[in-house]
Amino acid sequence: MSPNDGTVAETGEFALIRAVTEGRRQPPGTLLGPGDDAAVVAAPDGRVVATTDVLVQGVHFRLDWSTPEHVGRKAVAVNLADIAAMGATPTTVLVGLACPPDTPREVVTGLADGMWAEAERAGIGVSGGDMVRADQLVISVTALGDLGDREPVTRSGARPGDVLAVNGRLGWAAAGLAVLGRGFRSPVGVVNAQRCPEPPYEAGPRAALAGATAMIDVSDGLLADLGHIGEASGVGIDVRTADLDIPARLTEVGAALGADPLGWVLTGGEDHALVATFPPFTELPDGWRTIGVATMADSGITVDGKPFSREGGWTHWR
Ligand SMILES: Nc1ncnc2c1ncn2[C@@H]1O[C@H](COP(=O)(O)OP(=O)(O)OP(=O)(O)O)[C@@H](O)[C@H]1O
Ligand SMILES: Cc1ncc(C[n+]2csc(CCOP(=O)(O)O)c2C)c(N)n1
Ligand SMILES: [Mg+2]
Ligand SMILES: [Mg+2]
Ligand SMILES: [Mg+2]
Repeated sequence: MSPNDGTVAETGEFALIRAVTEGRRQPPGTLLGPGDDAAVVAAPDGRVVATTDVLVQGVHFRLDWSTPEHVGRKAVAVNLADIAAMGATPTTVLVGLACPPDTPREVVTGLADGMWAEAERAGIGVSGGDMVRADQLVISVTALGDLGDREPVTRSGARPGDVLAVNGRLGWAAAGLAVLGRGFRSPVGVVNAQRCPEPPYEAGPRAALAGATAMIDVSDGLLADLGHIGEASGVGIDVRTADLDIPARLTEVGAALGADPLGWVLTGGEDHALVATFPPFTELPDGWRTIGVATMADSGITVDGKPFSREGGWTHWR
């Protein structure tokens, strides 16, 4: 089969990204990327961190599950989490919006209200965008950020023996997805976590200052996203379940739905927690919890020393 044969579903999301990125020259002025949570590009008077994520109605959100304000907040939050995962602080966002002609105008103004609310939580605003007609609602946000005098924390700097730590929630959005998917609207804690994440933006730059060797935000699932650090860094990573305290709320929701809350914590996406590796004996900054260790490359991503037998997280076109 030539590289262009088959469909995107047959290729898979990450092989498809490789197919469009590998073997090309690094663009002029690009200092880092593609391949990480965000690119770093040169500006005449410094560096800019830049990232884009797209949200599609029916794939990333449903307007019978979430208000337009929730969706607007989520669209900005998922991008600001990528800025934080580089150790950067956000400077602004730009918004591409595609919608069908019969979209109520309140949907669009509600999206904008949500985007502004989330941007303002991070001390920034929306400085531009674009609007076009489409068959379904599609939201593309580009976020820019600043590193100050810090170096970016990439996916590739983890070393065997580094401590693995997390800051933010794991499994909440996945529990909320399970609840909404079965037609329920409560408990509101997990449902709201699915409607809109609350990434710990400030934890990214703090981790960078504390010497984090690699970092990523958990968009697809903890194990899947650790796979990107493992691959980029050439290390294995072992997650210790004894260190993952499962919140009582997730245990309750799991019991009610007949689902395993540990599965949500290990493979659930969309909470946009930050996970990072730190050199051994680092004093972790506030809010960071140790959950595992980086190991030798050939051990891969393991849970309590054993390979995980299921999918580690979400991939598109599965
Ligand atoms: N169409 C594309 N062209 C060039 N680079 C791309 C393309 N799509 C993705 N990438 C790059 O591939 C890398 C991985 O992208 P991916 O979207 O998985 O990361 P992410 O945004 O951190 O995760 P998520 O989208 O799950 O939140 C990023 O550096 C991204 O810029
Ligand atoms: C209606 C609806 N169905 C399913 C999901 C679950 N979901 C969609 S995208 C994604 C991973 C992150 O996306 P990306 O990789 O594009 O950042 C997950 C877990 C949802 N949020 N809404
Ligand atoms: Mg990311
Ligand atoms: Mg992305
Ligand atoms: Mg993804």
